[in-house]
Amino acid sequence: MLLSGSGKPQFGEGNREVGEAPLGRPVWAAVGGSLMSLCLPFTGVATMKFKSPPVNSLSLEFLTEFSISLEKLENNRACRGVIITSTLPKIFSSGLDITEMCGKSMEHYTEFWRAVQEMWLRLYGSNMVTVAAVNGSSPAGGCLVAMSCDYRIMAENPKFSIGLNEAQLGIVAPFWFKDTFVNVVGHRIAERSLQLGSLHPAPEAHKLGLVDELVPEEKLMERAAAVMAQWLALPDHARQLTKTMMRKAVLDRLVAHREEDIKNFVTFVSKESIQKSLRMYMEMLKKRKS
Ligand SMILES: CCCCC/C=C\C/C=C\CCC/C=C/C(=O)SCCNC(=O)CCNC(=O)[C@H](O)C(C)(C)COP(=O)(O)OP(=O)(O)OC[C@H]1O[C@@H](n2cnc3c(N)ncnc32)[C@H](O)[C@@H]1OP(=O)(O)O
Repeated sequence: MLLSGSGKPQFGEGNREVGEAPLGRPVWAAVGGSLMSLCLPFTGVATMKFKSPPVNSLSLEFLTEFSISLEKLENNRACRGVIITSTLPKIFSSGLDITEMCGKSMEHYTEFWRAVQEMWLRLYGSNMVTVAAVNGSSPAGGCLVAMSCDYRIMAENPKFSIGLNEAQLGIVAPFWFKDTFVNVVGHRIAERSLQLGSLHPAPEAHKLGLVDELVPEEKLMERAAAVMAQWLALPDHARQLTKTMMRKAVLDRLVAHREEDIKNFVTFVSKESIQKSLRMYMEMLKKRKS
């Protein structure tokens, strides 16, 4: 992430190419940030590829770049849809960066949580058609990203899993993660899956409706492009108004309670018992590796 003199992040500054389409509309031929690459060809469908090794954790920096990228695409009249995927093998996103929630100040937790909210408000509320091409595991915040898209296609590898596993970390998915989940899979499946902190292997995720379809990994992007074309065949205004109608209540709920939600997160995550759970979880991840 590059920062301007004013301290405001400037996405992709320096390697952004701005072109003019034949019809005179401005088009980004290619835009590269440090944590994700973004390409908008003349078809009007952008591809956003996460590239933050080792596991595409959603750090404050990543979330900021993500929100800025979405805003830029949203404001670009030439862009009608975005396919979101990962450049990393086996990982779509490992969810929120746990180190951002461990041993930091209240101010940091506040800034971090606001960035998580911002990313979700932009993605879930996007006017564009959003398709997640889930080419690897996608726990917690990674699952939220996928669920916030209009359509999810997952590589059919049973080693890849997806779900809101917060309970396994000793933390609680906030109400808007839960609302998004309920809107995708329904109340009963969400209730059971959330309480158990389940990570569903791809075939099970498909059975539950958490992902819309499974395809062989090598066909993922081809299928995502075909789905996108199908969704874009409809007039934008009708699709956008319908999307707003379906998602508005859930979006409005966070907007109305945004500061309270930040306060709850900061209070919750600052508790010594929660810090201990998060530290133990990180240690478990490291031990599992060795
Ligand atoms: C009623 C009151 C309610 C109040 C509620 C208020 C607020 C709510 C409060 C909190 C809400 C928080 C919501 C949280 C959402 C999240 O997203 S939490 C993150 C959840 N993510 C995970 O559990 C994934 C953990 N990671 C893995 O399972 C695996 O790493 C993997 C993604 C499957 C990849 O496996 P593999 O390829 O084998 O890689 P490694 O495990 O070896 O990992 C490589 C290194 O990356 C580190 N790492 C992995 N995930 C994360 C992460 N999410 N954050 C930070 N770092 C991560 C891992 O430790 C390795 O590091 P080293 O190389 O060992 O240094």
